[in-house]
Amino acid sequence: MELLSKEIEAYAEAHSEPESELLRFINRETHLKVLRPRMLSGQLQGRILALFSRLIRPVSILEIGTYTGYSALCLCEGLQPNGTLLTIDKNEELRPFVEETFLRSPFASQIDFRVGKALDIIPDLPGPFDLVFIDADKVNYQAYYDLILDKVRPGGLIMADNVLWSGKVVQPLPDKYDKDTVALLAFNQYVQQDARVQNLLLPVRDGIMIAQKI
Ligand SMILES: C[S@@+](CC[C@H](N)C(=O)[O-])C[C@H]1O[C@@H](n2cnc3c(N)ncnc32)[C@H](O)[C@@H]1O
Repeated sequence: MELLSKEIEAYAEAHSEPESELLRFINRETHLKVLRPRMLSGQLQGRILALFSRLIRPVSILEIGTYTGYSALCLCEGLQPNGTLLTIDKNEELRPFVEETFLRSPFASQIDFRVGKALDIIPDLPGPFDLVFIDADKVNYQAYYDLILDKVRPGGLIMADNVLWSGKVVQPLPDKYDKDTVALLAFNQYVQQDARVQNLLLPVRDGIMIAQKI
């Protein structure tokens, strides 16, 4: 299911802040050289992440799911001068590209890039976090949320990507067991019923769940 027509998306992109040269480079290189380039946030979502970050002015950001570093650099745009972004990805093969592009960015000294499984790394992170972006394996979204909520400061945000899953969350489940859709349905329901947060499901791109800790 297409959530936004190509024409509207192009119009919205044409009337939003353009990508920086480095973000355009990451976008292009990812599409040319990396598997599954659709995973990259892209211009519109990148601008949303940057805008939220600039509004919050975070000291500490956690990202789960670095991929080629696009969303990480967008999130960095709002960091305080003494702030840091810690970003985690399990894909060792992406490390050289990601490290090189982070070095080319103005935020190189503020980024802590860890390669490994998020469930192994998060329990040892002290927090507190002002902003968390969940964008890794869908089956673990709820586990990530539960692990980090106590480490998010009151008023801090958790943003989770792909919660509409190309519209599959409103379609009949296929006969074949679809663990990602099932996990996202459960996650959305879980956040919706969680009295510890105030939440908004933003139907932009593939859907972003935004939960603000009370
Ligand atoms: C959708 S991509 C992230 C896209 C990126 N945030 C962006 O917008 O440009 C998901 C990433 O999560 C990573 N990932 C999947 N499962 C993971 C896990 N258990 N721990 C850490 N990273 C994981 C994948 O290797 C992949 O690079």
